[in-house]
Amino acid sequence: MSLNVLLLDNVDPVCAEVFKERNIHADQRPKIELDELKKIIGKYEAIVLRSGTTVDEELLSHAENLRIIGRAGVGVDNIDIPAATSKGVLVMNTPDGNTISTAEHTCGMIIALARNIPQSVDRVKSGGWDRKKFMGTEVHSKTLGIVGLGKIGTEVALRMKQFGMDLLAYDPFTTQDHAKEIGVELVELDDLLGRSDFLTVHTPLTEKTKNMISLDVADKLKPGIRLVNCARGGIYKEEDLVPLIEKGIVAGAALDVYTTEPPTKELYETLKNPSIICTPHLGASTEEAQEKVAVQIASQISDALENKNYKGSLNSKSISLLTNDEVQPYVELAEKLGKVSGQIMPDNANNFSFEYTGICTKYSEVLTDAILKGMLSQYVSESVNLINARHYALERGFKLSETNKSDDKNYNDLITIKLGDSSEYKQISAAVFGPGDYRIVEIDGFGIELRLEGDILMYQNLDKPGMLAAVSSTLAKQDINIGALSLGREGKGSNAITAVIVDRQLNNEELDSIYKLDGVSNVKYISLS
Ligand SMILES: NC(=O)C1=CN([C@@H]2O[C@H](COP(=O)(O)OP(=O)(O)OC[C@H]3O[C@@H](n4cnc5c(N)ncnc54)[C@H](O)[C@@H]3O)[C@@H](O)[C@H]2O)C=CC1
Ligand SMILES: O=C(O)C(=O)COP(=O)(O)O
Repeated sequence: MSLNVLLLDNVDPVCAEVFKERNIHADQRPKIELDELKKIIGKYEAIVLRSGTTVDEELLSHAENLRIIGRAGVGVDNIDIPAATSKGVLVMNTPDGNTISTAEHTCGMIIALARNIPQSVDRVKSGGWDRKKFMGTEVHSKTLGIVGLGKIGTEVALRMKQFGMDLLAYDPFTTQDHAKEIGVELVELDDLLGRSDFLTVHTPLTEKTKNMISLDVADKLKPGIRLVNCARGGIYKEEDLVPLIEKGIVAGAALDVYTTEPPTKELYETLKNPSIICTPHLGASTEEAQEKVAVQIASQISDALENKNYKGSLNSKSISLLTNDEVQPYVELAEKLGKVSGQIMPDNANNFSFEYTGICTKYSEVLTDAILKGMLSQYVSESVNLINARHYALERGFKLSETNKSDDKNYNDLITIKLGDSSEYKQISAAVFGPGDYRIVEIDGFGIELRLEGDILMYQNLDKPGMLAAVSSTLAKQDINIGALSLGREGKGSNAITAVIVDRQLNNEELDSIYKLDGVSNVKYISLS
């Protein structure tokens, strides 16, 4: 089957070359109207984009074959990840391909802001001079406050240290050790705002970072502070920048990113302020960064489309574990057990517990996703995968609980699904016996051993002579061969569970013939073929 990828937003042409080497067809459409994109997106298994394309639920509704959205860059705020997840579409990015370029751009902006470079260039080019007007400030011995000491924040710190700046950072998710290693003092946000001559932000736009700098925090800012934003528009409240400058609190601002790109008319008015310098989202726009992110995303998408690995995936931890040899057999076991449970659970059941033992405790999250995928695969029309299984389950009101058990008396690594009290079969456990050999080992406390494969007939019966003969002769009369069987019982003459692997699928009439047998109850037919 040929795979098709659509490259949007001026993604570097090397992206198409990498796909070609991997025998994947890539169409490059740097400029495409939304209406046309909606018309053609259905043809593609993957799309690659930068910050110029917005992927929302509406666009996704046209993307019938889409499996992967690849961001050639870092920020994924232009992608509706929950909508992609519910559609089972993997979202991935290239977290470090443009780090250096963006850090360099930030450092350039800091110096340009300190020395009024863009404004003075404009003046000279328009035939002026004005040396006095463009008097600048040294950055040496000034304090640079960095909000977000991640990849870019760290590279900015290392570079500006060489300019002789004192460095402060605020990042609740980094460590003292990391800050110390790069010579940065880690402080609280208010402390940083009050001490910084320059402030640069390197975080995503989140509820916490939105409007981090606005008139509301004017009192906390060191007077004369200069602001730089090469991260995301909206971390500084755009409409408050000019008032902050006019009040003499902020000496200038350097912006590369905006809440709306390109900016709205009002925002363009703000940007005309002579103390504000601006670039059109150029942080990652270097030949080197674009080549790196293009090669990275093309390789990542190719690997993922070929199910080789899922590096860079953002919306599914589960899928990224799929190439881990240790977990793979248990994922298969979990999915098969989920399929069995989905076929024996009562209608409207919605309360499930999953119990993990041994190695399975390490991977409980992905195993629960795999169970849910198996359970739901026969009930939901949309294609369920590891990315969206949990979403569908929760949407359907499933109440899920996971427990990790330290050990089991019989099996080291076990998965148990509890289907609730209203179920005819309440609890079912399975284990891995060898490569491709997955077996049910216990049903409702009855020890049993049955390979999870093919077509399974399961029933409860009275433990008395002739029961198995009755079932097997009924099957034989209908030309149904038994491939394997397993019996479990409470004790002599009490209740028993029988599971039979039959050589072909059973139709309703054939199943009826088993229901009707005396002493046989709770008949279930499970298809794993
Ligand atoms: N202008 C441009 O062209 C580019 C912009 N970016 C943007 O730069 C930003 C940073 O990118 P990276 O350094 O690669 O990301 P990263 O994930 O390596 O670093 C982000 C850091 O922000 C910290 N953080 C998160 N919330 C915070 C909060 N409320 N307060 C303080 N710190 C917080 C995190 O702990 C992390 O250390 C992203 O928004 C990204 O989209 C990235 C590349 C190019
Ligand atoms: O990687 C990011 O987060 C960026 O902001 C870069 O955006 P771009 O790929 O240059 O449109």
